[in-house]
Amino acid sequence: MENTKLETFSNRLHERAKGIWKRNHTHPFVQAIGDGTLSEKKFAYYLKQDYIYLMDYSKLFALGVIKAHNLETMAKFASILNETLQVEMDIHRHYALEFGISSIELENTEPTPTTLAYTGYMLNAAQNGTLADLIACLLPCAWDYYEIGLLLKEQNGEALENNRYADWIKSYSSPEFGEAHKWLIALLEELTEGMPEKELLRLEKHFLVTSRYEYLFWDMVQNEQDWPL
Ligand SMILES: Cc1ncc(CN)c(N)n1
Repeated sequence: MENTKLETFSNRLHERAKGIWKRNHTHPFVQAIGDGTLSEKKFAYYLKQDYIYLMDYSKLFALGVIKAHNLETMAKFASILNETLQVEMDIHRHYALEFGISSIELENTEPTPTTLAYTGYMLNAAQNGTLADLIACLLPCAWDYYEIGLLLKEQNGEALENNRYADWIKSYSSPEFGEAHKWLIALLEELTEGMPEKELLRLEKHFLVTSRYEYLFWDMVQNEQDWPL
């Protein structure tokens, strides 16, 4: 039966978003990270926009601490917040150093229209919504990056040894990185148990919107988007 894959809410979300995720996975920018052909200029542009994106994305985990219903959940959100600031953003700092970009320069990057719209959407939905709204917004970021990491690792195998972006791929495909989205999925399943369809649809919308923003972000870095003068 067509619906057998839809037995959990996260499967339903994954199913709804699979078209746009496929476009993320096959995006020229993503594929060029995978085969190492991406230019330094484009990767540097990505590093800067992604750094300030991650600063706002981290705030969602801080909001998760505030909106959590028990100590264990608070502690886990705090731990993912710390991992993002100290581990994930450290990959960016390392590459930036290699490319001659200082941490201050990274941090002072001006957001482009897409970065601003994406983080603004998530922060607004998370601040004004429930814990489930917050998770629905950030889940594609954690989940789809893990899928991209695994895919690029599998597609490029031993060639990764000569790929300057191998550390990026290794870190996003690591079990440690994958752990966060698995925990978020389990929590979302718990929170959506018995939830009316109207509310599930609102969460689905957040998930689809941020999945589409993931695509727009890849497109933005590919085209080195800027504000009109
Ligand atoms: C735009 C974006 N989305 C998701 C991730 C993975 N945290 C990221 N680094 N950047």
